[in-house]
Amino acid sequence: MDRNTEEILVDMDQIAFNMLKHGDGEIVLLETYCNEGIAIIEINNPGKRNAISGKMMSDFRNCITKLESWKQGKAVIILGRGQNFCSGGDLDFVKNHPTQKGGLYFSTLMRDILKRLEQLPLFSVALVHGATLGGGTEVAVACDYILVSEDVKFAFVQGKLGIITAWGAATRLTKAIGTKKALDLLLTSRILTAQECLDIGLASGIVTEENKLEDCLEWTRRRTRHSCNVTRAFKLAVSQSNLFDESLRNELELFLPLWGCPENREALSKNIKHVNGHK
Ligand SMILES: CC[C@@H](C(=O)O)C(=O)SCCNC(=O)CCNC(=O)[C@H](O)C(C)(C)COP(=O)(O)OP(=O)(O)OC[C@H]1O[C@@H](n2cnc3c(N)ncnc32)[C@H](O)[C@@H]1OP(=O)(O)O
Repeated sequence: MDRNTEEILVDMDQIAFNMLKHGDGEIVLLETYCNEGIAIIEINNPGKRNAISGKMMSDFRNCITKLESWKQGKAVIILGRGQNFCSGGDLDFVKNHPTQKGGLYFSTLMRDILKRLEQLPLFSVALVHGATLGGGTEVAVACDYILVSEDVKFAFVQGKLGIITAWGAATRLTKAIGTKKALDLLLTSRILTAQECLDIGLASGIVTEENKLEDCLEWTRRRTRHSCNVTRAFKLAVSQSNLFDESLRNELELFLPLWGCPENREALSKNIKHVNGHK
């Protein structure tokens, strides 16, 4: 990160606190399966197809903090309440924060949250379903695994909004599926079906729309059979073998000049619906 960017970064606690007043919705940690070593993070903002508001970023951070101190945990599943996983960052928030400083605060917080998610000794599974767009894809690719429901519509729509990925997805996607395929998805913003997610190597499996959570739990249980210590040590050994901080920093530097630029503002003013009516 260059010195200019570093200078305007403030304390992460302070950013999270400031975000609390922006928007509704919630991200909660469900403890239903904690006796099996499996926690669930649920994204819930029904009026906006589970878009992530500033307040929800703060909630998300609290969930990660709790998981960091959960010594019996083996896995965490992230899903959306209702039909959709997540339609991305809350566009109302985005439109009200067009300055680079606004973009930096918001993306720095999410980047920190997703980095901490990756660094957990628990392995993570994104159970993606329905609309999974923009920031929703960013959350998904930060997880160790992605399981897709039959009804998923998965797209990196950032380019259509005149920006690039804000929370580290270009770096993570490239690591997951390779340069050519990653670039293709980012440059076209095309909407992937469940089968396409699997074929391209993004998803590790397809679950049924009706029983997605049960299917996902079964899949996760097959990977939580070792002891807690072994599961956690494997997760840490694998995740620590890939240090790519420099690339993540570079991605942020490339993103910032685009935030709030004329093309971004014009795209935001059009209220684009990505799934229906995209040419
Ligand atoms: C800034 C971070 C950046 C990143 O890093 O990636 C982003 O995430 S930018 C956000 C990217 N996401 C979008 O651009 C989503 C745009 N919305 C759509 O494509 C569609 O709404 C949908 C998500 C495919 C859902 O379509 P449909 O089921 O037909 O419902 P509606 O279109 O009628 O939506 C219902 C309601 O929800 C509001 N909505 C949807 N997504 C968002 C969002 N991301 N932020 C804020 N609000 C959102 C939508 O405007 C409707 O509101 P009302 O009209 O008031 O009912």
